[in-house]
Amino acid sequence: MTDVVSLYVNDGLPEEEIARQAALYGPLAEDIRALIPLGISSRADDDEIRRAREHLAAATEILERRRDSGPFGTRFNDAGHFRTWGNAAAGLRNAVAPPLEVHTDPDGRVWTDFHLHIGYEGPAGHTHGGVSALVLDQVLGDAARVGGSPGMTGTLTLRYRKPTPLGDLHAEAKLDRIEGRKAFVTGHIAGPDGICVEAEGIFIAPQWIADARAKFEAQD
Ligand SMILES: CCCCC/C=C\C/C=C\C/C=C\C/C=C\CCCC(=O)SCCNC(=O)CCNC(=O)[C@H](O)C(C)(C)COP(=O)(O)OP(=O)(O)OC[C@H]1O[C@@H](n2cnc3c(N)ncnc32)[C@H](O)[C@@H]1OP(=O)(O)O
Repeated sequence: MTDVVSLYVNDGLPEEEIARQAALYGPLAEDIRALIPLGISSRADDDEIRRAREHLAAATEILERRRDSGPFGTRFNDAGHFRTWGNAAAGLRNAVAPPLEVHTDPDGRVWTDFHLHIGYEGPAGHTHGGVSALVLDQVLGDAARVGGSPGMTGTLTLRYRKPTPLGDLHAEAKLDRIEGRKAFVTGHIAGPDGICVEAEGIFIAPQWIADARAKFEAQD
């Protein structure tokens, strides 16, 4: 067993409890996320910043009273409801995530319309190239999973065709083919003026997943 495997936990939460937690902690992440652009753009004066920091310190003191240790991991229940709430690109509880809400079409194409605030800046006024990679890693990985071949990113190749603006963007991906444990996926990010970044990815199912799948299929 690897550390990765031990972070897949069936915590048996009923659906109502999952919904309650989503409604409680999702808005907290939204509040924290909204602070990030303000940290960059606020023109508050010395006294206002001092007061704002006192309020934030008070909130921090409350939030750290009871907390889990370590990363969120992947949690699921008997109904097969998976939660990756700490995920850096899509996690419901992660203020760093844009967050991405990824949809699936009947033909297996996955897509997301998302918003990058000014905290994702790289070149002046534009999206950081590493943030584009974050988004495409997630969306292409989801396409591999939806296509029946979930895996770790082995290779992610990006072509930055033109600068990606900040603001409202679209990303999508589609499984091209599966070869053994490898899923080949393509996708892109588009802004209002068309495609900015093209991506190709190879997602590789770790041996433990391939073994689990073979065992499962042998039982059929
Ligand atoms: C209890 C329920 C569990 C359900 C679990 C379900 C899924 C879990 C898995 C993933 C989650 C799914 C979706 C994720 C969503 C979003 C995306 C975010 C993804 C990430 O953010 S993820 C972090 C970045 N990622 C890494 O941190 C990878 C580090 N790395 C490794 O963990 C290993 O390196 C690994 C596993 C990649 C390969 O290891 P390995 O030992 O299995 O590979 P091996 O040598 O056996 O090669 C087998 C065949 O792949 C070819 N090959 C090998 N390496 C290659 C490479 N890099 N590129 C292209 N081809 C490669 C060989 O050439 C051979 O090809 P051939 O069969 O044709 O000869």
